[in-house]
Amino acid sequence: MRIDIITIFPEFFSVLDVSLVGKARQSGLIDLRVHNLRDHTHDRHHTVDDTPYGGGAGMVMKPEPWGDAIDAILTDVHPLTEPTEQTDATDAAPLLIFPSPAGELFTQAMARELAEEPNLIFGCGRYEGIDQRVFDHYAEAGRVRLVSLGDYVLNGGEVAVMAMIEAVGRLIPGVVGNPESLVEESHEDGLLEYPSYTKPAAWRGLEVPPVLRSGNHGAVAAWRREQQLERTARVRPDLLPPAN
Ligand SMILES: N#Cc1c(N)n[nH]c1-c1ccc2c(Cl)cn(Cc3cccnc3)c2c1
Repeated sequence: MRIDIITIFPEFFSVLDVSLVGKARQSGLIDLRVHNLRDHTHDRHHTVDDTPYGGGAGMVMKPEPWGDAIDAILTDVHPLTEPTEQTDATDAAPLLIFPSPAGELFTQAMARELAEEPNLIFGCGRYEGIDQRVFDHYAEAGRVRLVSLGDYVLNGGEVAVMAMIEAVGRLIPGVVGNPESLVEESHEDGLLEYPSYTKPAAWRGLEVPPVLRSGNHGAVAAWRREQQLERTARVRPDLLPPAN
């Protein structure tokens, strides 16, 4: 998978040189490139924002630098070729993802969808947002998704993109050493995960639940399922499957 990130804070993503994503980059499983939006400006001050039409507080990100930056990536990902009978421009077009407070909620299901994409381009906006015409222009030619991490307010898209890249990257085959560990996770089966324990058997007067030391795998599985359902009902009843 190739991932391109456009941002005015490229240094923000230096952390992606380490940990699982860093190892995946070194092994070639993920080809991740970070682009400075200001490299696509042409004035002395590398201006990326301006005042909003219609008034209001704050500044809006200008469309021209975004257009130059995205076009440069699209050309690099797919040098000008005629769509073949196997694929047309839409099928092969990279998916453009823009974090936005107005976006669709990012979920594990969406992470699984994105992990199937060969090319992702993440656009990290700042200020009050990106000129709407950027989304409209590229939505005509390909696929654009505005995505939100949740119902709280961030100062820009970078934190959201970091989270999405981690959630998507770990689903790419080969990135996580033991793929089994991806199965029993919160939200993978729709429920929150069960509590985990390791040695010592007793710690500060707190014992590991005896069933986990019983060696009875069926009883352990049943206990873990019950813990998932109890925890989900208590903390996230919205995730519970509908009663049949
Ligand atoms: N994803 C997500 C997400 C989230 N969950 N909260 N805030 C954001 C988010 C994403 C993208 C931007 C861009 Cl571009 C500018 N801002 C600042 C802002 C804050 C409030 C209203 N308008 C703009 C962003 C906030």
